[in-house]
Amino acid sequence: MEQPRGTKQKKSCQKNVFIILGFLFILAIITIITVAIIQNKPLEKNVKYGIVLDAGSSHTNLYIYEWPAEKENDTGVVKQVDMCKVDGPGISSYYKEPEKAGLSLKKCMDEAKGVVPENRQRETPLYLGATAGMRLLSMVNPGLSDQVLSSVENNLELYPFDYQGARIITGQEEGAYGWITINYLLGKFVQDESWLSFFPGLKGSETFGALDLGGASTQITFVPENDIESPDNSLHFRLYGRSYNVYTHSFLCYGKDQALQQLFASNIKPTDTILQDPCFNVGYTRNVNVTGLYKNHCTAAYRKSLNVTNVQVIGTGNHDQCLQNVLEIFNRSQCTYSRCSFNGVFQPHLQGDFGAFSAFFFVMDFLKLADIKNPKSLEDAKETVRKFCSRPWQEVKVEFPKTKEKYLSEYCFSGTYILSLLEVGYGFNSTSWDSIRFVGKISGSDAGWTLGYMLNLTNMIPAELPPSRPLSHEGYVALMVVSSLVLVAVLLIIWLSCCKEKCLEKGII
Ligand SMILES: O=c1[nH]cnc2c1ncn2[C@@H]1O[C@H](COP(=O)(O)OP(=O)(O)O)[C@@H](O)[C@H]1O
Ligand SMILES: [Ca+2]
Repeated sequence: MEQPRGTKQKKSCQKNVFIILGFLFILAIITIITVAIIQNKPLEKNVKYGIVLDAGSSHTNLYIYEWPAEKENDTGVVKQVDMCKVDGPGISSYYKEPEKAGLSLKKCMDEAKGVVPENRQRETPLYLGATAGMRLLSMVNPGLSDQVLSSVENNLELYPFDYQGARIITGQEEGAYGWITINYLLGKFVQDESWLSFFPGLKGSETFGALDLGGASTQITFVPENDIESPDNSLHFRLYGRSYNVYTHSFLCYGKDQALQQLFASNIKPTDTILQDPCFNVGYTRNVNVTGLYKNHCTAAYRKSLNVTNVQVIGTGNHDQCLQNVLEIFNRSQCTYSRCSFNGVFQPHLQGDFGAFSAFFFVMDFLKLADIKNPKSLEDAKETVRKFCSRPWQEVKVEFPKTKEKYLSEYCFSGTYILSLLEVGYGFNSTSWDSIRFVGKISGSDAGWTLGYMLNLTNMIPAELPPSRPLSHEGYVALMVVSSLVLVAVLLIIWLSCCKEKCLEKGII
């Protein structure tokens, strides 16, 4: 039977209403999803860079770091992307021709221009920190150390980076920034330990102490259990919502090169042109120009008038004798505190684990004593150094033809010095020895003071924990979408059930 014309019109009208409603419904969902995604899309990946030059006593290294801009205040996000070794000696060695100090940095600075994208260079901070070599030069001749720094400054300013200055950092800073670096890289600042307060007996994950051995100074830094008796050795940090009382000391003249200078200065006889030295392998000889030996601040205590200008050092490879000589440079006789390391310097009881880096690592790595998977006892380490010292120089040279002669010839001394510094100087024993990890890199970044220095100067370590977002971006979008769908579905159901009766009444359905 044919339907009346009015009924047909109503049905087509009803169909159109549903099509429009369906269309609007889909449009609403698409709009909600799109708005949620666009509105909350994380900012485009914005990488920031920072450059630090470590002007050490023996050489200069340039480090380039990068990090995602939007995660600046998170911990563990800064990564070392490049390291460039400057050719030649440390900047303090250019005191006779200071203009060459700045020029020496050119190769690495040019390399940095190639690593940091051009559009980021203007905003990339560039720092230079000089350590113990320049500290010594500034003590002996401040005018010359200023000239060296100006030469460096003039050259660094030529580059398109955001130059932030070149300065001599203090031994305290060197220790502190080394400690910050390794604990940042080890992720020691991240733990949210609020739950630990419910268990007063339990301690949170402790920070690592830092042991840094350079050529002219050495630093020890750690969080002790007891009070720090001397204010000079005490630092207070508030990092990511936690407070740290840190002990630090930098021993100027106790880096391994200056320690060796001290030995030479103390053992050379005024009229002898030969020095039989037990800290070098048998068969090794070296000529040492001794005219300037006693001008150095580190050797002043051994000053004597010499009748010779050159001394030939002849290795005798006697570890026991070498150890005896080395121990003489640690003065353990006077201490005005409850306890001391050496030279009357206060040191609290050693506490926790330690990361030992820079020359500690280079030397122990060479002697195969730095393998974390195969840790060696203090006794094993002593035996290894003793054996190395007793080997003839010719044999050593043949076995390690690629190793720089300067380093190779000094591994007997350096190994003996490191063990003495750690055991007799700082007081590590057979038990606490196991708490020392000799580390070169941590998560791809070199262990050293430079990263901590940059983190501090760029204000990248907040004192308080940044308020954490309850949801990740993805979680937030998913929640938004699901809630919107539920909302639309509920509205639709309500509308349909309300509308059904009216529509029935009006004969729309
Ligand atoms: O491959 C290596 N083997 C042994 N020693 C090394 C090696 N590379 C660097 N060194 C030593 O590490 C030390 C680095 O000291 P640096 O130049 O940082 O002095 P500083 O920190 O006292 O100013 C120097 O004694 C240098 O000879
Ligand atoms: Ca150093």
